[in-house]
Amino acid sequence: MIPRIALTPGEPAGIGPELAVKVAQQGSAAQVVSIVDPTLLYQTAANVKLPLQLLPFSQDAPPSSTPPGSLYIKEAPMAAEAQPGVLNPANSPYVLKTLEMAAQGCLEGSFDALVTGPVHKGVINDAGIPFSGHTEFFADQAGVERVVMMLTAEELRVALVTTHLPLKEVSSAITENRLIQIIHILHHSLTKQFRISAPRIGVCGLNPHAGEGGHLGREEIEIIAPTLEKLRAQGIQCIGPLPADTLFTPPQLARCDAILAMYHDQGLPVLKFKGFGKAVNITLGLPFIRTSVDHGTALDLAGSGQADSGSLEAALSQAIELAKRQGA
Ligand SMILES: NC(=O)C1=CN([C@@H]2O[C@H](COP(=O)(O)OP(=O)(O)OC[C@H]3O[C@@H](n4cnc5c(N)ncnc54)[C@H](O)[C@@H]3O)[C@@H](O)[C@H]2O)C=CC1
Ligand SMILES: NCC(=O)COP(=O)(O)O
Repeated sequence: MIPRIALTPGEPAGIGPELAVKVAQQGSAAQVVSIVDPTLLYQTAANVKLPLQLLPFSQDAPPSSTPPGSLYIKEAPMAAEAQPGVLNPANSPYVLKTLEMAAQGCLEGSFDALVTGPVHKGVINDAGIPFSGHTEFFADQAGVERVVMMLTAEELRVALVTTHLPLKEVSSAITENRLIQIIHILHHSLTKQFRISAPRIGVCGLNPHAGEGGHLGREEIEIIAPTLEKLRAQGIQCIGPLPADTLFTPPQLARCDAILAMYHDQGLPVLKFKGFGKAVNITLGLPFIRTSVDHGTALDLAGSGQADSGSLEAALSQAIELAKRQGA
């Protein structure tokens, strides 16, 4: 099977286009189809002095591998020329259009998986379009109520109960219903996609010391612990809730297949400390495979040729592996 993978380079003023050109250099056993304005990729390739050939993509032709120095292309026109490092809200609809084309292509079965480069959430909002992240956007596109953001770095997997939420809204978002949905999705994905027969999920508390017996917050006593009891009764191995600073120690990590953090900055700093530059962000619970980079648009590096493509390479490899497993 030759998987057909959609690739969206993301924000045109960021490092995404450069990363796409760099990834193209190696070629791929998969058919990598970039959904992008071709002018952007050709200009980027010229700026970073790398060869690039964009090959026409036909959905009706059988998938073929991607030769070194090339990418297949599905064209989407930008509204304005992109300047590296300079955000332009005029291009935000273009960015979202590429994501929509990719998601719809996956939903229609034209692509076996989707790999995304970084978008700039702020400039999309500055353009007047409410947007909190790919994760939520693809859930909407797919009509799915709940998805899970999970990042992986080597053997460490960190999933999140809440994603792009202001900290003051996190506590009220930790509900029994949400925890059950998230842990079911995580458990299902670890079993089916990652082939772990009886996954052990380590669950962080929300508060310092997991609430210190109620003296530092009651979410653990009132919501998290009783919900984990219900899940255990269903046969799901949940460890915790434990204080996050205990769960992220080597002896605890060794007995967990994934850690569930309550919010973005409880889990992701640890993950990025472990594997920034080669970690992968995976959205679980979508009706298609979606992987992404572990970093943002790095506007400070755009146009410099210095961006590290390690995470995009890892995201592409992971998408291909998952697509092959699914197709096998
Ligand atoms: N997958 C996505 O679409 C993501 C998008 N973002 C968005 O990116 C924007 C900028 O976010 P920041 O917090 O500044 O994080 P950032 O990841 O863009 O940059 C943080 C630091 O890491 C460096 N860096 C990032 N990627 C690198 C790479 N591939 N090679 C070498 N150095 C790299 C940057 O130069 C900077 O010093 C925000 O709008 C944020 O929402 C952030 C994370 C993920
Ligand atoms: N920190 C991870 C991140 O913000 C990625 O979000 P998304 O755009 O993949 O939803």
